[in-house]
Amino acid sequence: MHWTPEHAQPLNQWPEQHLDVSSTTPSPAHKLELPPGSRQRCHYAWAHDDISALTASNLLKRYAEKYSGVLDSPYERPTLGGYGDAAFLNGAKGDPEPWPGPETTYPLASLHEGLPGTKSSSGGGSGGLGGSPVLAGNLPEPLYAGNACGGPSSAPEYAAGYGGGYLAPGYCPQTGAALPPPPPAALLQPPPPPGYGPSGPLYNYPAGGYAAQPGYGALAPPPAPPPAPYLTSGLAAPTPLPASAPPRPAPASYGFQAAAEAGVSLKRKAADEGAEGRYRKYAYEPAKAPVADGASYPAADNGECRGNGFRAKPPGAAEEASGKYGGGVPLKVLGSPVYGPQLEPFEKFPERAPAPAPRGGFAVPSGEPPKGVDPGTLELVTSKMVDCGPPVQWADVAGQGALKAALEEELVWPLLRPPAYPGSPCPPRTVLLFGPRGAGKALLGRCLATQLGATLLRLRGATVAAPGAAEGARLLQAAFAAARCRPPAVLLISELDALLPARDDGAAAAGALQAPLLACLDSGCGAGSDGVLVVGTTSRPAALDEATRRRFALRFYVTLPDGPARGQILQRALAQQGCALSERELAALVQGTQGFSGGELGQLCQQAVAGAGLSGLQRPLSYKDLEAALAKVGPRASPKDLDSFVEWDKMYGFGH
Ligand SMILES: Nc1ncnc2c1ncn2[C@@H]1O[C@H](COP(=O)(O)OP(=O)(O)OP(=O)(O)O)[C@@H](O)[C@H]1O
Ligand SMILES: [Mg+2]
Repeated sequence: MHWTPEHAQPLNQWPEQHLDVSSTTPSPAHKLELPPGSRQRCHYAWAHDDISALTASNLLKRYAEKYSGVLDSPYERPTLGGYGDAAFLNGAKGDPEPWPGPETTYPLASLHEGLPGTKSSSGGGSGGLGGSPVLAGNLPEPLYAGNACGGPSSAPEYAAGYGGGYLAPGYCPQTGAALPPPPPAALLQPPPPPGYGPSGPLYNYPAGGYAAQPGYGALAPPPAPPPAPYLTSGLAAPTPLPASAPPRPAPASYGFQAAAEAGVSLKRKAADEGAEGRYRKYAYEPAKAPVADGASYPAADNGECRGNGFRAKPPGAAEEASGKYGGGVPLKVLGSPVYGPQLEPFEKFPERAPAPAPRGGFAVPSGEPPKGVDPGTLELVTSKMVDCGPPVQWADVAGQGALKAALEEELVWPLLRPPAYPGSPCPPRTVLLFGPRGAGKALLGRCLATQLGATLLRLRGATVAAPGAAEGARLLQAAFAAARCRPPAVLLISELDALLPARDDGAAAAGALQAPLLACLDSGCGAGSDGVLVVGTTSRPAALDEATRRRFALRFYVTLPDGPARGQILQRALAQQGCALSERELAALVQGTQGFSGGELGQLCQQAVAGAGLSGLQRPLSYKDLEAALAKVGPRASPKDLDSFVEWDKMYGFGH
């Protein structure tokens, strides 16, 4: 605001003219019109109005002369808001006391007292809240105690030296010299515990800093010891080492370096393991200990056999107390995890440790051939059916993450866990894997056997059914008996539907095998069949009647591999052929093999190899060969077939 002619009016008229305009509260005339009930509520509004006018009038009259010099000058006057609010704050709403009279006890401080170079006012001034910056330099003391503007330093949180630097020197000419002396340093900082004093040997820094550490280059010297004024009183300054003192021997290497490298490698390993890493937890136990008495069908392996017939201990684990099976002593659930695939091949008749002494017959096979089974057939079945292929880890099965997790949690863990209490419900002993041909059902069955450390016996439904009903029934019985003789065992019956009455081709012989199958499932997986897991696989789940279906406690859909899984299967298969595709070629191949099963992807690679061999040139497999093979090998499962799997899964499957 600048000077205008209206300022030439007498100052005693000035407040009426200006305050009337700014007042928003009722005038005394209005107040009479109000109903009596509302008077109390409006009391402060009227008081506010009266006091504002009277106080301002008196104050302005009182200080008119003082201000005249200022008003005459081209100085921008502070707004009234800079004065009034602090005074009005005292009349807080709800205060039952009548508003104080015009003789307010809040005198305004002179503007001149707040200007630089004037003497500081020690009296209480009206602290203009939100006022002009000039007034800010004249803040009341209680609000800014201890600042560099001369306030008392009694407030302990504002130690000496605080605040002064934040205020422009123009507002506060006083320097630190005007401040009260700071409290003794000993009060500000407690003495350190014994042994931690800066004069102790730990703080004897060499004067020139440490010598450069080998392998780390020239390190910046450590900061010099703090200067004496920072030290607590009574403590000696650190004693610099004499220049002739031998330098501190540099450590050969820091421990954390090796630890960091180890950490990095561990991290890398974990990253390499990737999502599949969690499926490498259980140790595969390829070597079976020999039987001392040389029995053809050694029964027990050793004390590792669990109450449920499956061992959970990794190879090399120390033998536990013998009372853990029959004595009710709970076992440690699982052995320590073993990371990384173990690629030892199966041995046909792996060696076994001497059979342990019988422990009450609980889950310990007798070692004798089962009664009622022809020993010759049993021998035949054992020699033909025992799968001696390499162990299959979870990571060897591409994709199928959810299914693998479900199998592990619902089948492997319960089988490996000891029974919670005698007579507790048995874990599932039968599982049906259904899905398109070549989707990896048999692969998963082998993987289950590996995870359980079990002997794998494989039986093909078509093979069993081929010789006829009678012979097929005998084979079935012998297979189950062989599995019972070699616990823990996984009996994998693929093409299960071949044993059941077919709907469309009407094979009567196969239908005749249903009853023996059901009988075997009941006896083989009943209460007396600890240590046998039956895995049935089928690509025609709809062919299973209800009786057969119910015999399988778990039923899981093995889907076709998705894109990433196809990529993995292809890469693995092509690597065996010495072929490495570029990323783009592999992506194109993955794209072009949509709907292929794992088995069909293998066929594709074989077809490509065959095509390349036909050309008569000794050259590595290329993308062109695979493209040519794609014209000959295609997916067998139609979208309709896939839909029927999904439907069956919805109705009878367990989902995952
Ligand atoms: N997810 C997979 N990861 C790696 N290999 C796979 C996968 N699925 C299938 N394969 C490979 O495909 C081939 C066929 O697999 P498998 O025999 O397990 O299929 P299947 O479902 O049992 O077929 P079928 O119904 O004809 O018996 C095997 O060589 C197997 O290694
Ligand atoms: Mg199969």
